[in-house]
Order: sequence, then structure tokens, then C-alpha cells
Amino acid sequence: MQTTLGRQLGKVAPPRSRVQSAAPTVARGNAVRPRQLVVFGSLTRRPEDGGFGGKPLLNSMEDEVANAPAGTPKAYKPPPRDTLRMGLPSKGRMAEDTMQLLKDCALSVYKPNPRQYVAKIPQIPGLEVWFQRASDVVRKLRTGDVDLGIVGTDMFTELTDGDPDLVVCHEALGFGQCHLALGVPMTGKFANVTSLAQLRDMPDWTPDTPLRVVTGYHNIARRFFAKHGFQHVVLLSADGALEAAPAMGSADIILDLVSTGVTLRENNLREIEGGNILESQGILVANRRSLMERPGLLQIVHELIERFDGHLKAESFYSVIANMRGESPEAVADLLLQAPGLQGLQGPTVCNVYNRGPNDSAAAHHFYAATICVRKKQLYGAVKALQKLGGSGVLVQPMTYIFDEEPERWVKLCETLGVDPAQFSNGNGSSK
Ligand SMILES: Nc1ncnc2c1ncn2[C@@H]1O[C@H](COP(=O)(O)OP(=O)(O)OP(=O)(O)O)[C@@H](O)[C@H]1O
Ligand SMILES: O=P(O)(O)OC[C@H]1O[C@H](OP(=O)(O)OP(=O)(O)O)[C@H](O)[C@@H]1O
Ligand SMILES: [Mg+2]
Repeated sequence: MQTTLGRQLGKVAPPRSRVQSAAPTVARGNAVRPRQLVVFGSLTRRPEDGGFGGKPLLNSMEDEVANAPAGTPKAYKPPPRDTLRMGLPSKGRMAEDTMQLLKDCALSVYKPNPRQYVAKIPQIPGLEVWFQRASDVVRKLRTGDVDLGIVGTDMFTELTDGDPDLVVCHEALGFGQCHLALGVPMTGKFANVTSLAQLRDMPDWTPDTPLRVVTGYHNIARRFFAKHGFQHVVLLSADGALEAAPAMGSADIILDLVSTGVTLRENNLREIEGGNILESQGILVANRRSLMERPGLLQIVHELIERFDGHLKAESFYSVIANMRGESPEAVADLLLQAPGLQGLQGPTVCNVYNRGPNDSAAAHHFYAATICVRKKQLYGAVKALQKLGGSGVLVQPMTYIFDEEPERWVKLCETLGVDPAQFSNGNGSSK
């Protein structure tokens, strides 16, 4: 997608003089859409620029579908297959975190060797795992070459543009948390720019000297700047280390992922008010048609949601057992139910402790063991409260899973798809 010039410049933007502004269209991949407000840099090749040797570049139908704007009728149909497929990121932090999540959910991904891109999950026999770059997971979900996938919200939003053929089955997998934001220099002409409105209203931006934004998220950027009334913007491309571009002079500002904020800060950039565009984390996405037409896929999604939710919910709780003095189990339960933070999820479990006094004599006090779930953040307060109520021998254990009767997300997904959740619950699914 880049010209020779782009490659010579190490994939970062061209100097301002080479930027073509005020072009009437914006291109991404092979999709061209008319737009007035935002222009693009000369590094992006348009289909009408022609291909090699002056001949137009030909694209496969699969490629057209993978990169088409949302809502485009899809002519491509994936080759027939009997297997069910899940795409997972093949490298980088998303890959590691995805594998960790599956491991935490007692799902082992069996990959005979590291360079092989297909794997099995023995606990879910009908499902093949295919490792792909995260962006390709999204593209293959769109074409239907994979049925399920785990990616970041950022990538999903950038590449699908609200495509109704894809369905988000789990929107918060608890890893890869970051946000997409503008990074603006702290010094120079930006020294006093602390908000989006101030950035937009700077007199510097004209058709000849547009605001140069370097980003890997052109679709999101185009929508964002148009929505916020920016008149003269040029989007430039780079594959990494974007934070260097303003200091290098090859861009004015950046639009990139931020997590700790260290990279921005170390490159003398800062976020501005109104410049946080999108919150992102790992999500589970499915091809809608696959969900409806491929036998067994919904059962697998049900199982994945149950396992993910069971694990993610458990992560924020401890199981706490305390020996409580009391007249009866009911009296102990009453005591706990009245104390803030000691009710557990649905109420405490209280049972007998068969204790003896010294030398096998009768015990001076009768104890009951009360078990409750306590939020990790509230643990210390809960222990103190238990002690105040006469609790002793307080045991704290990590939780592995908390399974609800039916996860809310699953019920919502069934509603979205117009299917009855009851037909998939309890024993009808794949292996447990
Ligand atoms: N700093 C970050 N903190 C949390 N999540 C991130 C961060 N950077 C990227 N991600 C998530 O990881 C996904 C993949 O990012 P990216 O393509 O940059 O790969 P990577 O894992 O950083 O590896 P590399 O950049 O070396 O290819 C992003 O789409 C985003 O969801
Ligand atoms: O806010 P922080 O915690 O500093 O993280 C933000 C950085 O992380 C990502 O880069 P990555 O490390 O993936 O390097 P890359 O630019 O080569 O992709 C992202 O593109 C930012 O540069
Ligand atoms: Mg990266």
C-alpha cells in the first residue's frame, strides 16, 4: 500500500511539502468512499492510481470482502468445510494474553510445534484453532473463513466499521486494556493546547498546511475528525514507534494506543481533553452466519462464555471461611446478613463446627463455620468486621470459578440472534 517514497522514509510520513491535501476522497485498502472533510497522505495508493505497469491491480473477491465497508453485499463464500474454526492472535501481547486466558479457563491449546498455525483444544473437540495476525483474524471473520475470534476492540472497530455480519459475544475478556487517544506535543506551538477544541481551532491548519496525524487507525481517525469538525487533516501511516514522528517533524500529532502512558510521556507527548477516542480490551467475536448455520457453534460459544465469565468473575473475589460463635446457624446467618460486605453473593453458607474443649472435654463455645465470597478490594474490611462479630480462624482462599446459572451475556447474545437459550443449557453443550 505504500509507495517507494514511503519505504525509503521507513514507513513514517513524508515531509509536509509532499503531503497532498484537499483530495476529495479518502481511501483505506481498496475501499474508496467520498468524503469532504478529511484528506489523506500521498503514501496511500488509490485504486484509480492504477497498478503495476499501468494496469489496474486486481483483488480477489475474498480480499474485497475482508476490507469492504460495512453493509457491502458479500459475494464471497468461504469454501465448504465441516470443522468449526476459532482465530487467535499469532504473535505479540494479545497472543500471550489470549493463551493465558484459555489456560486460566482450563482450556489447553495443543500446538504440535511453534511454527504450526493450526491447533486443537482437547476440551472442545469440534473446534480448530487457527493462529493469525490479529488484523487477519478480523478479516477472516468477515469472510467467514473463521467462525470465532479473539481480538482487541481497537482492531475490531478499525477493520469492521460496525459490520452487522459480525457479533461480539464477549466484550470484556479482561486483558489488553488500553485506549486509543491523540498524543499532542507538550512544547512548541502545542504548549497551551489541552483540549480537542483548542487543537481544532488552531489557525495553523489550512488546505496547504493541514494537521498531520500519524496513525495505524485510519478508519477510526477519519470518523473521529469528521465528527469533531476538523477541516484540514491529513492521515499518515506508520507501523510502529509512532511517538517518534512529532519530534522527527514528520507529523504534528499521533493517534495511537495508550496503556500506562509511559511511551507518550517519554516522547514529550500528552493526551488532551476530548482526545480519548476508544477504550479497548480483548473481545470474543463471531461471524453471525456461522453462528446461525454451523451446527455446534452456538454450544461452543455458550461454553466459552461460561468458562470466561466463571473465571473472570472469580478473579475479583476471595472465598472467606470464619468460625463464628453463635446460638444457632440462623443466628449467625442473621448477624452476617446485617453486616455490610458480609452477605456473600447470595447469602452466607453456615454449618456446624464439631469442636472439643481441652482434654476432650465439652467445648466452652459452639462454633459455626460461615463461608462467604468477598471482593478482593474489600477483604481487609471484611476480616475486621468478622472479627468484630466474634469470628476467629478466618481462612482466605482464592476463587477459581464462579458459575452463574446462565451468564447474562449468553442470554443477551441469544436475544440478539433470536434463539432460545434454553435449548443450549445444561448438558446439551459440548464437553464440560
Ligand atoms: N500498550 C498496550 N497495552 C495493552 N494492549 C495493547 C497495547 N498495545 C497494543 N495492544 C493490544 O494489542 C493488539 C496488538 O497490538 P500490536 O499489533 O501493536 O502488536 P503487539 O502485541 O504490540 O506486537 P508488535 O507491535 O511487536 O507487533 C492491539 O490491537 C491492542 O488491542
Ligand atoms: O502507554 P504505554 O504503556 O507506554 O503503551 C503504549 C505503547 O504500546 C504500544 O506499542 P508497542 O509496545 O506495541 O510497540 P509498537 O509501537 O512497536 O507496536 C502502543 O503502540 C504504544 O506505543
Ligand atoms: Mg505494538
